[in-house]
Amino acid sequence: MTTQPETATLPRTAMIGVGSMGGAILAGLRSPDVRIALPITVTTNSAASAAEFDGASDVVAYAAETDPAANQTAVRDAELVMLAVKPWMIAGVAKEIAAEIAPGTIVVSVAAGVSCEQIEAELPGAQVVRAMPNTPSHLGRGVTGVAGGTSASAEAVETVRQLFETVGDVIVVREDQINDVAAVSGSGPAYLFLYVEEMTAAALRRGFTPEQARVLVNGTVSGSAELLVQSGEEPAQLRRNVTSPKGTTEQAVLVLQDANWGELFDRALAANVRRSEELQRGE
Ligand SMILES: NC(=O)C1=CN([C@@H]2O[C@H](COP(=O)(O)OP(=O)(O)OC[C@H]3O[C@@H](n4cnc5c(N)ncnc54)[C@H](O)[C@@H]3O)[C@@H](O)[C@H]2O)C=CC1
Ligand SMILES: O=C(O)[C@@H]1CCC=N1
Repeated sequence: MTTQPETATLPRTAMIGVGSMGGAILAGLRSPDVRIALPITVTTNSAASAAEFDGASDVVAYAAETDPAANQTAVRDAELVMLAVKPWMIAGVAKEIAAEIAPGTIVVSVAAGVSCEQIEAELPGAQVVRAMPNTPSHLGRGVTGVAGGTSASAEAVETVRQLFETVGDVIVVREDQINDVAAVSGSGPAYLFLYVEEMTAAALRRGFTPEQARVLVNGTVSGSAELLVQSGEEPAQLRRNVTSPKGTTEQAVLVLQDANWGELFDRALAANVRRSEELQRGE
């Protein structure tokens, strides 16, 4: 997690939707290291998830299913509003809150496949920014791409960058790169977890118990990721360090490379981007 510069205090923030992604970001914003104007106001759909914040001194939660004005109430007087509902709900939520959004309010959407222009059409006067985070944000180890729409000032983009720095690393990109950020890092944790699932299944097939397979596979993935971070070495070098000439790894790597991972990853990322484009067309 990156700590903010001494002077920066994040503005009064409202979050519409605190599920997998919004919840991860909220966890970062609630860290004691983060200076943010309080309270953070949030909405969830269900009263039960809003009730999880009962008694919190830093968060006030409203439930959309029991309070039809929940989203309007949450964004009232907020200087920054984060939209973290499903992509197909963004336009409806934007419409719903439009009357409460003062000119200049920063509205940041984390939704895949919803353009700044589409949100700006519902919220004239807002400064619209897109962000594409990922779920390791929950641990302060996220990666986020941030892109401002034409309505957003450089200061607004910088504020959003600082906000996402509370939950990990941030790169500022052009909006036309956001779908690619989603394909690489937004969805990226899922690809890695798929690897873990498949490797665990293969270990079970080789006779290990589920507990043994969990220790072997989870430990290998987390230890290797930490080695990548802490050693500062290139992944190819780290791979070579394991791959003794004429040894065992070499044989497995040859089999894996035979599956043409370059082409496979190109196809996977292209499918991801294609889905963002479909979402943008409302499909
Ligand atoms: N899950 C992920 O890894 C990532 C998700 N995103 C984006 O984040 C957005 C949210 O996705 P998830 O968090 O995965 O979904 P989710 O289903 O876990 O969370 C959605 C949240 O919206 C709330 N909600 C539903 N209807 C509402 C309403 N009418 N008013 C207020 N809140 C309402 C739900 O209670 C829940 O808190 C999506 O647009 C997705 O594209 C972006 C990057 C990564
Ligand atoms: O699967 C999705 O649509 C979202 C966007 C990036 C990660 N999860």
